Amino acid sequence: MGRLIVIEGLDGSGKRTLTQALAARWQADGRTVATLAFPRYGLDVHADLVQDALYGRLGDLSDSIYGPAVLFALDRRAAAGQIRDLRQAHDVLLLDRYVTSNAAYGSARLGGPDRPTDFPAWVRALEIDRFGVPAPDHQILLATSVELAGQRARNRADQDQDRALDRFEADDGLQRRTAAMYRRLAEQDYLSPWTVLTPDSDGSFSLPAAVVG
Ligand SMILES: Cc1cn([C@H]2C[C@H](O)[C@@H](COP(=O)(O)O)O2)c(=O)[nH]c1=O
Repeated sequence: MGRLIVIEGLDGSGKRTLTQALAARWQADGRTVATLAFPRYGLDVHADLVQDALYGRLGDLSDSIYGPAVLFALDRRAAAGQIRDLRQAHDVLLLDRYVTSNAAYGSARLGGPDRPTDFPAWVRALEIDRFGVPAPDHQILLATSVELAGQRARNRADQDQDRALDRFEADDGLQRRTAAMYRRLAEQDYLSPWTVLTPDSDGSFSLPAAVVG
């Protein structure tokens, strides 16, 4: 069964670029790689509903913390069979966002690491234990600065109206608490061992042996 590797981080942290670089590196080594990104907009009704909520089209749902988290979780529940199949057929399955996104953003909305809650444990119980979503083997946190990630997300929003900032992205305080929450979850080995990557001065990432394998 192939390794399930997850890339996590803020919007604009470089997840998509690193996904492509890692996939190319493994393929050059002769390994087969599949990739998936969450939320699966356009593919899963729960993902589309949560997008509606994040752009203010579902009334007071976006005021809730648990409501959107349940929708994100249902998107992964619906993908669990596909994840198992892709792991059977490939050496590596690389995911752009996964269960820890839910734990990090929800906890940040509840106040971040300064106000610890059982939200990460609730996410784990819902997604892994109750929904049977496969646990990752390894997670990578892209610890790009909040300023640089925010700048990239704003540049994308200016260039492409389909990538306008959602409610989470438009909230600088939330982004800051989410970054801190990600670090805390990585320190705690939430769901798996973690590798925390900080970008080089040009914004790119070197690929350490723990990740490349
Ligand atoms: C996948 C996922 C994303 N999110 C957040 C991260 C982003 O701010 C927002 C939408 O994700 P995206 O910007 O990667 O499309 O939702 C969660 O809160 N929980 C999740 O499970």
